[in-house]
Amino acid sequence: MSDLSRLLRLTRPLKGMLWLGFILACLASLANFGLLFLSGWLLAGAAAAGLGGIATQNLFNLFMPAAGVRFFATVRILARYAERLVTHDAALRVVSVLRGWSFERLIPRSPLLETRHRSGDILARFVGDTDRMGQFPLDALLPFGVAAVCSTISVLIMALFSVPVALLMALTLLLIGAAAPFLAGKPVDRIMQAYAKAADALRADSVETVQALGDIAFCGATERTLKRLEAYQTSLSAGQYRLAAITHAARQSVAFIGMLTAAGVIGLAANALQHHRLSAAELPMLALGCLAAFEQVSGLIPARQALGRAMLSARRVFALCDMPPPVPQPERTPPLPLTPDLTMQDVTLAYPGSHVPVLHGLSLSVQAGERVGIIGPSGEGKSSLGRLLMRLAEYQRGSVCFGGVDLRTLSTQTLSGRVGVLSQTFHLQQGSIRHNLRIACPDADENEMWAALQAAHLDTEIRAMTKGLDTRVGEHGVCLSGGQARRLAVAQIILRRPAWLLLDEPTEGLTPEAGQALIGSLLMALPAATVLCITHRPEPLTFMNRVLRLENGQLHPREIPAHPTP
Ligand SMILES: Nc1ncnc2c1ncn2[C@@H]1O[C@H](COP(=O)(O)OP(=O)(O)OP(=O)(O)O)[C@@H](O)[C@H]1O
Repeated sequence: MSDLSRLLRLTRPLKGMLWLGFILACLASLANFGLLFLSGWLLAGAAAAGLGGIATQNLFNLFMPAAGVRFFATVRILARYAERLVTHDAALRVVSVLRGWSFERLIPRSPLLETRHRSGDILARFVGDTDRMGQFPLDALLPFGVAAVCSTISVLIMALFSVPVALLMALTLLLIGAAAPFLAGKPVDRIMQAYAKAADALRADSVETVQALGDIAFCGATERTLKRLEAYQTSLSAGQYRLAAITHAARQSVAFIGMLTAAGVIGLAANALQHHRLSAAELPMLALGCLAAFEQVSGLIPARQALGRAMLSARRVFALCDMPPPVPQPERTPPLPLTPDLTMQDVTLAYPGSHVPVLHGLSLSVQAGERVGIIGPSGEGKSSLGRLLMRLAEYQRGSVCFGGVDLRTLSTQTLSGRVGVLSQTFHLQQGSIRHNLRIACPDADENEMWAALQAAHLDTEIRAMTKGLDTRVGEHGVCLSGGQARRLAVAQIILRRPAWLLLDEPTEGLTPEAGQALIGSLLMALPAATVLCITHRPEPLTFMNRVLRLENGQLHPREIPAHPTP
């Protein structure tokens, strides 16, 4: 299926609104034609009355065109206003459909996005490209449809008065409507591709520069970085200049052809007037009608460019969304028990492109309510085990059952409903503490939020902040201390009350005391949770019922000193 038909299919849910917008746009355009057409009649009548006085007044019917001009002027305003309301609303809805659609596809592909694409590039595709794709029915399709329908009707109306005039107009409208946009479109497509590439690089570099501003300054690389960004900007400006030059030249050529045609129409109409095939009022009608008909096709060059931009964006977004996911995600998943257990038998996991398996014949059984710790040297595959369980890495051999259900029949989304994950790379979003808690639990009320914060031992510190729950935290919690940010992540989990906890180096970066307190508060708040804790630090292990050691891709029991569990 071509990108265009795929994009059209995605806009199908908004078909009704888009058709309504199209009908209103046609109505506004035809009203504009009627307005100018009758204005010619009115002007001719008024001029004749002014020149000839009372005697000539009766030759022209001034009432009809005056009423018609008012009518069409009113229809034009109302139709244009309604069309803008409907089409802009439709465009926003199309953008949101496209973002939802692409977001759903990007989630299972997230491990690939992280390794193959720069975050600024993904951001550009997800925001800018989906925006351009959403605007495509309004900016690209609508002008072509309106031009085809309205200019045909306009030419037919002109033919009622003069066939030669209508033929001349049909010819030039075809030339301008069909040929010009495509002639002007091709070079623009090429420039646009190069422009998009440079814009991607600039965006990705800018995002990375802002994220690593401090490090760049410490390395003394500020000037080099600025020079690189400036070079991108220069190449973008050159592209913009070329685009503007081509667009301007094409639009002026169309306007010039339009004026020549209007002159031709006046010539033909004057000839018909001399031979009494037209009345004096009809000549300006045809001339102004010709100009109105050209207005209907004047938007085709920008529309063709919008089409090129939308197709380029669609190609880029579809390329991301069509990457085969590292782990296939089933659309329908069987129901899971409320407190699932886990059985892994003889499991082997190797990453794509690697012949050496990370996990090799690994077996593990975790009963509901158990707390199991997993330790092992760095790079041994502990985090890979967590990724495997969340369906972010695929195993090639063996069987894994979660709650008695084959793990391969479960999606990451279904699993995240049962499993709360706390890792060293936890994510907090730009926004308030309230916003971050609502991401975890959209229905949580204020009392529940404070209870979760209290359980995470964070409530006193947040109450001491002047804005309380509305205190803004940056991405990754940059406005909080490391420990506070981690405790906010714990409060998010507590709000969700998952049956399982997957902890991947949960105390990394904290002091032993802070780490111990963090795990203690989490397990105190969720005492019945089944826990799988991956760590190389001793503090979390004191809360585990048993500890296993991951070595050579397999798990081995390990003795731990007995400690009281909360
Ligand atoms: N997405 C990936 N693609 C290919 N190889 C990977 C990927 N993720 C991890 N690996 C490789 O798998 C091996 C195990 O990595 P993993 O992150 O599971 O180790 P770990 O035991 O958690 O290490 P650490 O304790 O240092 O976090 C490493 O050799 C790593 O290079």
